[in-house]
Amino acid sequence: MSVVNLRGVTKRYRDTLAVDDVSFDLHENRIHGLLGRNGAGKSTVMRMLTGQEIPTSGQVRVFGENPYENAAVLPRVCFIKESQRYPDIFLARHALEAAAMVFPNWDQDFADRLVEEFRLPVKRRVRKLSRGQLSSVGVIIGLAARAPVTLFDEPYLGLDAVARQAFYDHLIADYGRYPRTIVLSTHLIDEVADIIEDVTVIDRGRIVMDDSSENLRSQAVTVSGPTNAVEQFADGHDVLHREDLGGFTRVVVSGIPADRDTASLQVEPVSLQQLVVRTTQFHDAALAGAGNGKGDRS
Ligand SMILES: Nc1ncnc2c1ncn2[C@@H]1O[C@H](COP(=O)(O)OP(=O)(O)OP(=O)(O)O)[C@@H](O)[C@H]1O
Repeated sequence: MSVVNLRGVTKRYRDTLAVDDVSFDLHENRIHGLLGRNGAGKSTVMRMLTGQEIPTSGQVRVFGENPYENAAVLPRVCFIKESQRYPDIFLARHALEAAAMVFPNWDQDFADRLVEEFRLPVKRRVRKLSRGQLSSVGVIIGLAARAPVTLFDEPYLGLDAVARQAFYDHLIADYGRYPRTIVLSTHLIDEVADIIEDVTVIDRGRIVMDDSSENLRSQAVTVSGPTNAVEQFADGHDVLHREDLGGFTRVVVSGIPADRDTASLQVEPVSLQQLVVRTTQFHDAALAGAGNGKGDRS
């Protein structure tokens, strides 16, 4: 069952087309990766589905309803973003207390444990917190809120590697106990590759990939070997990326199961990061080839 649906959603800011006729669903109790390059439109999508922006056209539905100023929907949605602002007088604990009032599933014990683990100085003013400590505030709220739809828009960029791993570990453990729909938007694809179950990739405001991680991984391979043999193997498939070195060729091809084997060639699975990067480049090149490079997006 899907809890979030976008249908033909477009968002235009003056002459910038930030989101261009996007349709996709977020399924209940899954961890989704919303991935894409800088300026691709990820945050704009998340702002629309958390009622912070109204689409220029198209339909956004969360639990079947328009989220904009909708008191029945918004307490069930938690949006954590790096750029979150708090009132100047707020101490860190005020931010947590405010979240405790907003989110009906708030778990104070869990929040207290996370405060300890992330070493958050709760009596310090939010504006005096370091970047990583500010990220911790968001991560703690996002986890302890246990909102049925929780979106993390790169809020953990300020966290060091140990704290980021603690975040991933808590996320997986808590999601296991209290399944919910989680969206992670991040550029650290390798770090989340084993966590995310569904992947939506957006580029220049358009969806270029939308499938389960499992399907995506099983549909593309890296093939290397003598150029002729590689070309024969890849014939009729989308070559997402190609490298040539003196009679030797390596390609990333989609539409070929990872278990297809051939004696003279080396066939390897593609990492999610590689697949996302190569698919995005492939679409960019196709757009440029069609003379539709930046078009009216900027
Ligand atoms: N309020 C706004 N006014 C004008 N343009 C905007 C506004 N918000 C976003 N944009 C533009 O819309 C496009 C998409 O921006 P968005 O923040 O959604 O990208 P993103 O994928 O989240 O990028 P990043 O990974 O860099 O955070 C960009 O070109 C951005 O400059």
